[in-house]
Amino acid sequence: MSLQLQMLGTGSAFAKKYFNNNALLGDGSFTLLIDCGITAPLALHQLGKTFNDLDAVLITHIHGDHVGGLEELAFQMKYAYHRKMKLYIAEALRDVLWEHTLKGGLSQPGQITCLEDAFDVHTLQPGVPCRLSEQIELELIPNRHIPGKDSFSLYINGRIFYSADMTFDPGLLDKLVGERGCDTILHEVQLEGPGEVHTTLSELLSLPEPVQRMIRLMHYADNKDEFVGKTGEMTFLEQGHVNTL
Ligand SMILES: Nc1ccn([C@@H]2O[C@@H]3COP(=O)(O)O[C@H]3[C@H]2O)c(=O)n1
Ligand SMILES: [Zn+2]
Ligand SMILES: [Zn+2]
Repeated sequence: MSLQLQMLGTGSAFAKKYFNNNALLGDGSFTLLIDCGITAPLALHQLGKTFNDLDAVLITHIHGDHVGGLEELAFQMKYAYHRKMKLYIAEALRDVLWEHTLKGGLSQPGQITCLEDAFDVHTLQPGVPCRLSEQIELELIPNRHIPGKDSFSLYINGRIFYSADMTFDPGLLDKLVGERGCDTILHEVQLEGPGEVHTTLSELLSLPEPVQRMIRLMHYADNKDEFVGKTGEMTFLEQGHVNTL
């Protein structure tokens, strides 16, 4: 069974040529938005789609390039489409998302006073697979991104790893490929400089070639074209293209 992946954007948080690294994952009758950053409303519009075309949104962690478009999404759903969007979110991020990100803009006494007033909230527990649609099952995997802040990667249908933002974790990739049947890795990349809170290209180039062949790179900087041909066996995901996974 194949899925369709269309990146709304493939850029890093500071990219200007590319939209935020947000993705549409579809199975033909269900479409999930993975992360909804600052640029998501415009990126979606440029693909000729609206929020009403989506069935659900999932958040990996609390950074503007992953949650900055949620206020507009919630308002559009309420006032333009008159329904609530399903929101899949780790239990650990639920209160943080409301209290520290959305409450200021979304709250209206008597109308919107909590996250559930704005979204149809479904909390996820890491390590517990959740069926989102007939053909999409997804598990959160805690990762290391910003010390002291919760952040999650995704494992989809027992074979597709979506890193979201994370520092290099070769042990996790080795385990997923060696023990859990992973055949596709959608991985963020920081093309230059020390990783600090991201995974660098040079770190990914240290992986065995068979693993590199599974990797599609995303969340990259504006000078990505300078690195075409310098990514070993790995290839870049392109913004807007529909990929069959
Ligand atoms: N400790 C940190 C925290 C943040 N950052 C930068 O800010 C961006 C926030 O979104 P991101 O996509 O996680 O990438 C982060 C870094 O570029 C960083 O470089 N170091
Ligand atoms: Zn990011
Ligand atoms: Zn981040």
